[in-house]
Amino acid sequence: MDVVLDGVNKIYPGGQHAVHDLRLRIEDGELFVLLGPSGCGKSTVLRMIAGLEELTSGDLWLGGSVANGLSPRDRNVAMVFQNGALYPHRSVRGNMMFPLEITRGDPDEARSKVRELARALGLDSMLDRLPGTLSGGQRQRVAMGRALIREPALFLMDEPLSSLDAGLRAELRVEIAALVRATGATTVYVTHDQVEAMTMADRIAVLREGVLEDVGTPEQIYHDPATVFVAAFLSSPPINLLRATAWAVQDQGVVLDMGSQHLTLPWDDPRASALISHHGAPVTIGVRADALTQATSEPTGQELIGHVRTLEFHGHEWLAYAEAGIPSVDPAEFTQRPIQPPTPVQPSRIRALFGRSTPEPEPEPERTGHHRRTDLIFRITTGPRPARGDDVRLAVDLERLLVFDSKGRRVDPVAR
Ligand SMILES: Nc1ncnc2c1ncn2[C@@H]1O[C@H](COP(=O)(O)OP(=O)(O)OP(=O)(O)O)[C@@H](O)[C@H]1O
Repeated sequence: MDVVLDGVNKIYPGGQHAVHDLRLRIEDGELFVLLGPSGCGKSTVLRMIAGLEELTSGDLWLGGSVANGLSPRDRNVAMVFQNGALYPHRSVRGNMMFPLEITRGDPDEARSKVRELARALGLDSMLDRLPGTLSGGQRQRVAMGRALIREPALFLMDEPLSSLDAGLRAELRVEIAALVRATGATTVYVTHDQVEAMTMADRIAVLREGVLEDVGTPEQIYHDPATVFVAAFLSSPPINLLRATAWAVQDQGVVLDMGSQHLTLPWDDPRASALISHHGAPVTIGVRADALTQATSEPTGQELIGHVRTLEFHGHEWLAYAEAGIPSVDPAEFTQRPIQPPTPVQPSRIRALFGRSTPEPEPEPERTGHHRRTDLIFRITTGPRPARGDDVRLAVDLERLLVFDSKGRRVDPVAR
């Protein structure tokens, strides 16, 4: 069953605008993850799809028909919550059988279905046990079994693994993904855990403050994120977010001026042409730790210089933290809503840098953030390792440089 949310808003009675004009299409059979920090509106979206919460405006389509007014039981959906509540006095078998008893199907058929599903969930040896004697992970499997037994067309899961420890979560997420894919049911899975989202999803929608920031496959939203927030949210180690001003310079390209350091995007780079309209404006540069490598060859001018402050051993790699004197950007500064008031810019800056005149820049919006200077994080997997206190030259993989505008949106179009 496909699910379409068309301009959906949810305003709670207290006035909390939890979901803003959400437009999403979830394909039939897809494992679709709603990802975002606590309070971003994920559960609200899920509950509206389930019919547990009314839409304030907009339309919900299920399997090609408008379902706004449809009662939960007429939607052919099953839901699993964080603590899938089980009937404590019924065995595992009794719990899983329960939905079939309500529909009064053939008991023999029901029993064989329970056995089959219990095998798939690794519960076949515990069918006669009571929930109180099971581990948290086993209880969640039973809750899933109970939801899946009715063979719903749409399976909704709200942080089903969040109460489990890390090891069990990693194990169960693989099993859940395999199981729901095998059933062919469309699945909408809510989590705030980016690893869970990346490893399980066919596609991910990233929500923040009730606004859809981005939607795409895990690779798309990782390599080609639409906003600073998405780039930062999906990055481990944290992505380097550097504050710069873009200057279009005739014979060179677009210079990304970070104060004491700069990088240049040549004119044949598609991002350079997208940046012309940002001439003189603040931009945010996103560089992941693995897009920086210690340079050993002759300087190319496309490097950043840093002073190594700390090294961390992570088993398969080292992470180094280097002071580079570049103001960093906090992704929390950007929201996709309020408009920042403009303040004038000093054109003298470009003249000081390049000693030439250029077109008048557009007014620079006020920078709301503080001017933190944190370290550049870079990854070392092979080759010589710098020592603490060393000065390093870091070659920047310009292909992987992400450039965001003053509202935190990518300056170049994302491919979807
Ligand atoms: N019944 C309610 N009445 C009023 N406000 C609510 C209600 N339920 C949720 N909200 C508010 O709506 C916003 C979104 O909540 P929601 O539970 O959908 O977020 P979430 O992303 O699922 O968060 P979490 O991961 O913490 O569960 C929050 O600000 C929350 O306080």
